[in-house]
Amino acid sequence: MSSNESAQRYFNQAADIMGLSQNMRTLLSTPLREVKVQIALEMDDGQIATFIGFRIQHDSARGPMKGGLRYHPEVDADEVLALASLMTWKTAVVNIPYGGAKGGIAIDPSKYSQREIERITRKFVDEIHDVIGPDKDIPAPDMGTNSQTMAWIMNQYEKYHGFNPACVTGKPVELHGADGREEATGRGVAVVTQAALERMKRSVTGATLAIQGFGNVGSYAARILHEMGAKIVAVSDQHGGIYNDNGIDIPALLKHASQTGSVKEFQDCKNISNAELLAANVDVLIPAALGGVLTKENAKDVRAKLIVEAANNPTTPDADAVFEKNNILVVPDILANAGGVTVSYFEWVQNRQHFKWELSEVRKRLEKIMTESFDRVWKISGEKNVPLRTAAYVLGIGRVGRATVLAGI
Ligand SMILES: NC(=O)C1=CN([C@@H]2O[C@H](COP(=O)(O)OP(=O)(O)OC[C@H]3O[C@@H](n4cnc5c(N)ncnc54)[C@H](OP(=O)(O)O)[C@@H]3O)[C@@H](O)[C@H]2O)C=CC1
Ligand SMILES: O=C(O)CCC(=O)C(=O)O
Repeated sequence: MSSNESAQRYFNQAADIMGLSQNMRTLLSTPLREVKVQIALEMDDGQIATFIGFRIQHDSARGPMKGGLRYHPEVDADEVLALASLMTWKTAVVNIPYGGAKGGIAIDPSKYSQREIERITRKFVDEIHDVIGPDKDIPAPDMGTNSQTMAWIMNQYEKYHGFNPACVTGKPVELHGADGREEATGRGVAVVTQAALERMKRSVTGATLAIQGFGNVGSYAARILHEMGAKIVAVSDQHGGIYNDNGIDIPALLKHASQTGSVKEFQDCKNISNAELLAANVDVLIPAALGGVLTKENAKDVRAKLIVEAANNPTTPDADAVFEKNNILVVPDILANAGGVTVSYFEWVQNRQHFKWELSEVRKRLEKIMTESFDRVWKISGEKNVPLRTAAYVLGIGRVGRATVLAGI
């Protein structure tokens, strides 16, 4: 099943509960615009290289479209469309005034120099600058991109349109970025992990965790949950994972990963595979890397009682059905990782007001939105007797559907 078929299946599960008409389903799931561009340029060695870039704008009923930009070899139109639709429901679940979009370039950034990545990024902006902008569609970081990428996007966009830092979020703090955006997705994941454990009558203190992915989201989730008293026993990146029954020293691991480029070969830990990490004997499993990692084949091996989807689309519908049958609670991506886009919204607001918020203000507002959104989804799940994922889609689709009908077409 493709990424988009999987996202569509989840959409339909909620649409069935809501009794949504076929016409409305078609309207809400058809993207507004799909842009696919050629990015051709001369590389450092003088050779010509050609890449394909995508920006898919899914829905704008609730405001300008919003979503990250992914640099990864597996990026294709199907995956970007799935991720764009998730953004539509995600911004609605946390009730921020945006629609949904996503973009990406099919590239392995680790194989290119910084100068090359910069030129590729600028060339991509040359191709899409007329369809993005602070009132149209606002990119942000995702896998393989970071605040430096966003700085290049802003600078290139401004060459066409003049000063406009709100055209992109996740920028460096020194260049119109918001304090707290870099940690935001991981912090939001930590907040909902704590909330879900509380509902399970468990405390985050002493709870055992396995985290797949130690990039922006995984490493901040690990750091913040470690500070909250959780015991992180397993962590991985694309090279493999590490395990320590007594809990991993996360501050020391952050240093080790930044020095060596990987979590592997860390003190007092045994090396494990990513497959072993997903099946680790822990209370909480946090996938924070690629999509589609929890499948029909490995779902039965998952021993965690709670899965918090920090990654987008990590669970296939077949795996989701196994988790429901096995009473494993799943906090879905469109709720669990919404902290990133929430603080992107705060950055956009600050840029437009030319007024900077304190970090404490950002964190307080983020925590409030994540907690209230979790409570709301939990309530719908109880009232309708459906899993949290379906409840989150019911909330998101309901808000987008009402905005669409009120505005008219
Ligand atoms: N950044 C954000 O604000 C948001 C991100 N997300 C989602 O979170 C997830 C992670 O994004 P982000 O942290 O930004 O990305 P990063 O690029 O910062 O980090 C990705 C991490 O995943 C690891 N990884 C890559 N491939 C594999 C693999 N095959 N098996 C195990 N680990 C792998 C990478 O390993 P290595 O370091 O070795 O390359 C790295 O540790 C994505 O699904 C993204 O869509 C969701 C909401 C917002
Ligand atoms: O911060 C943003 O605007 C979007 C982040 C993102 O791509 C996501 O939530 O998946």
